[in-house]
Amino acid sequence: MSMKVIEAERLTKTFASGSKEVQAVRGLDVRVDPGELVAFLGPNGAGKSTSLRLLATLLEPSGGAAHVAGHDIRTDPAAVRGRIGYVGQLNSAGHNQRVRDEIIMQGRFYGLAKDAAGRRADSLLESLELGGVATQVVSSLSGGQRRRLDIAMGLVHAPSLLFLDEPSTGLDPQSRANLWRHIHRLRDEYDTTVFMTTHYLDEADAFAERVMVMDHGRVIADDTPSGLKADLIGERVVLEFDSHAEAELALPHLRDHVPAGALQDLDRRGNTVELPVHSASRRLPEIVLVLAQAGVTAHSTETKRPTLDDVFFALTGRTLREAGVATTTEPSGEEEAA
Ligand SMILES: Nc1ncnc2c1ncn2[C@@H]1O[C@H](COP(=O)(O)OP(=O)(O)OP(=O)(O)O)[C@@H](O)[C@H]1O
Repeated sequence: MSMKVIEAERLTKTFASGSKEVQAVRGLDVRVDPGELVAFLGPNGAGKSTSLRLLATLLEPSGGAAHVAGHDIRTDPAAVRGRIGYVGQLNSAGHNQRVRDEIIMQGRFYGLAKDAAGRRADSLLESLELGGVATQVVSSLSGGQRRRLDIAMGLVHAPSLLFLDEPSTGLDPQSRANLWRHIHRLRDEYDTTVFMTTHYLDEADAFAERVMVMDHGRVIADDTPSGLKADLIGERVVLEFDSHAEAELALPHLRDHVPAGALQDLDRRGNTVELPVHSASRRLPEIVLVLAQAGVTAHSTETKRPTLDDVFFALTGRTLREAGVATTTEPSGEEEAA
């Protein structure tokens, strides 16, 4: 077994909030291999940022243990910090500095010699396609460029692990896709492990290789997006009939076409029957044929692939949209200095 970049066991964090206690993280178990690209997905207040800050040693855990980048977050936080990059929700660069100077200054802060800091800045500017704005002042950058600069700042000391807290919040869909492209590229180029939070379903679905879904301080699922969807929902064939009676007539003929155990899942709403089946589009013609042979006709057929929203619903009984996800574009939560 290879060495893990992150290995956390039953990590907890409880905040005192007035007379109440908020259990922000309730027993986090995570293992991440070198080079993995992991997205933490969940609604506002799920505990994503707090988890990230615990792992980045910006907050002290209330319980549990973790090794990050080979060091104990409790006993050796300074060693952890030297080996990780952390980009929070708020921009950290100074507004009146020039972009390249800002990265170099950050490099100097991490103890790089002037030449080395300059070389590192140039390499990051190129990787993140910021070369064209290297001499501009930070305040003149677009939102997407600004996020990329933040990421450059987080990578200046060549950390083996980069934490990004909602890097794409507030960006338009195209800039978000572009940012992800850069994140993938950085991982491939520098072999950096990337652990990030997001509350955008669609982007976690499209770009993350591993998604950990968090809700109420707990990880409730952990897999690839397609693995989550296949395990929890699977594909569906949807058949629509002219009447409820017709749908009832079809049911006995359909039972052989759903996986064993899914029988009770045969989902019927009014005139519509939904069948959980593997490879839905491949199975559809056969299902239509069976019905035709039995003299029942579906007037429309459709295959449905699940979304991560379906996954969240299957896990929690709430849609992520109901939980306040995916539609918000403004940064959420106040960043406190920890
Ligand atoms: N410093 C703090 N003091 C008290 N409560 C806090 C503090 N930081 C976070 N919390 C609470 O802990 C819970 C988890 O917050 P956290 O910021 O980790 O969630 P999140 O999943 O990152 O949400 P968001 O998407 O809004 O950033 C929330 O109920 C929040 O109000």
